[in-house]
Amino acid sequence: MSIRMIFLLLLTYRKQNMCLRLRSDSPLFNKFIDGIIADRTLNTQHVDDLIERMEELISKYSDKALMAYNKRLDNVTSRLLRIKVEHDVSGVDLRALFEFKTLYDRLLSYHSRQLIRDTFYVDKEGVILGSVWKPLSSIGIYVPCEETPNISSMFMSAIPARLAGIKHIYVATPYHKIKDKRLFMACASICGVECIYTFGGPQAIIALALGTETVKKVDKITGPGNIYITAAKKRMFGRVGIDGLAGPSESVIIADKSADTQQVSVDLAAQLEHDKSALAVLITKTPKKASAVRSNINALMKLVPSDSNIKHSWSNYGLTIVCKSSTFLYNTVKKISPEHLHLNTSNAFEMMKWIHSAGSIFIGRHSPITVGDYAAGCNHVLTTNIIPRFSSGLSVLDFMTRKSVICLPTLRSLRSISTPCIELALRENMDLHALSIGCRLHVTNNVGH
Ligand SMILES: NC(=O)c1ccc[n+]([C@@H]2O[C@H](COP(=O)([O-])OP(=O)(O)OC[C@H]3O[C@@H](n4cnc5c(N)ncnc54)[C@H](O)[C@@H]3O)[C@@H](O)[C@H]2O)c1
Ligand SMILES: [Zn+2]
Repeated sequence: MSIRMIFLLLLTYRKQNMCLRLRSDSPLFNKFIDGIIADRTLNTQHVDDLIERMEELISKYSDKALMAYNKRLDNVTSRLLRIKVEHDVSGVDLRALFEFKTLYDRLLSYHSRQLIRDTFYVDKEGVILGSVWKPLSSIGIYVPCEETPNISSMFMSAIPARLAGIKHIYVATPYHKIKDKRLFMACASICGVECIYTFGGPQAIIALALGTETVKKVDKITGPGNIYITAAKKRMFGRVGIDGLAGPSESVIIADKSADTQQVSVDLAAQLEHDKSALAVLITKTPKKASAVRSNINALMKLVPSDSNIKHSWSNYGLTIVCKSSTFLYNTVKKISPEHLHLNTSNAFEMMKWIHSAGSIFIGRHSPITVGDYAAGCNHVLTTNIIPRFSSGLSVLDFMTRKSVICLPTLRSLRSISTPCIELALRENMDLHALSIGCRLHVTNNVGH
């Protein structure tokens, strides 16, 4: 069956507002999984075209183009594009602020363990080699706005950035959507943010990458977002650093007989709240578990508004898979390589040994993915779309660069490695490279032998 036929079949399920169900022994199993992955990753030509045009206009018309896009995409007419962050907690909901402070402390504790010391060593030829780590000078944090901006995402980028030693931290977010602006401002101040750009969307990513009259060009952009944000980050990569492509959320839950069906159903449905293209997959060896979870979520769907994220994502990218063996189960996880993986099984730690491709792994029934979204302490900015197979989520090291340091302190140390250098240079037809070493070897008045 062709990939086109698979898409048509997927469409039929979607029209019926049903999630897809698969069995690993079905002959079409691999094609269906590939079809779903392709559907989430490839179907973006119109988005790429929009981003290309946006880049052209922002480069040409700067703030004017930004304002035009703010009006067109978000219906925002304000000319105020930047607000300086002041430390002011008057009128702030202190209970909420206290909970954000807890998030701050937990993130600080987790990420401080990622800091790496500079290293130096002297080898037996007397060559001094080292690695030194330096912070970037400025970053732009994109804070996405599901219903209202995800303040937690600001902390997820700002805390490791501050630990790395970054001096200038800017935030861009659809400010008009913020319900509690005082709380947002107080949190921005706790995070050490210098100023807030009051607009989001892909235009914010392009502005931070290129700079405009109002927006300062930054070294790197971090933070998650929807497909438009992710496409803009992808396009800007190279002109600006990008943390990774952290697009619409993905969750896989593996449940065995010991898992509580109600909890699994709620956990799976919860992760559909993020986006209309959120992916939520249940993998189990127990067919009864799969059908019970499906009917729980189908019942829930009758209660939610027809245009809600949950309703769309359940019929677009909701999936239950019954695997007949552990080998199939691990292969399926590898194929999907999800952002989040919850092992809701009695042997979760044992299973973890076999998992190589997931952004965050949640172990056991009391560790739902939601704790990772908020206050567990790990970073929730994680790559998606099979990227977890070869790349990790945000960490302190994303805000630093490593420099190699090379010092040959004496002529003797240069002599000791000169032969392979000259030999290799000559073999690569780089005569002057060979000469740059050769001309030093016979000089007798060098300082330091
Ligand atoms: N992978 C991760 O680490 C992670 C973590 C948290 C959230 N997320 C994801 O972040 C995303 C948040 O999405 P969101 O949409 O609520 O907020 P968002 O801030 O990512 O995007 C909203 C903006 O997108 C722009 N936009 C909307 N429709 C557009 C269109 N048709 N053309 C051009 N621009 C358009 C608008 O400017 C709007 O303000 C979700 O996909 C969620 O899953 C991912
Ligand atoms: Zn979530």
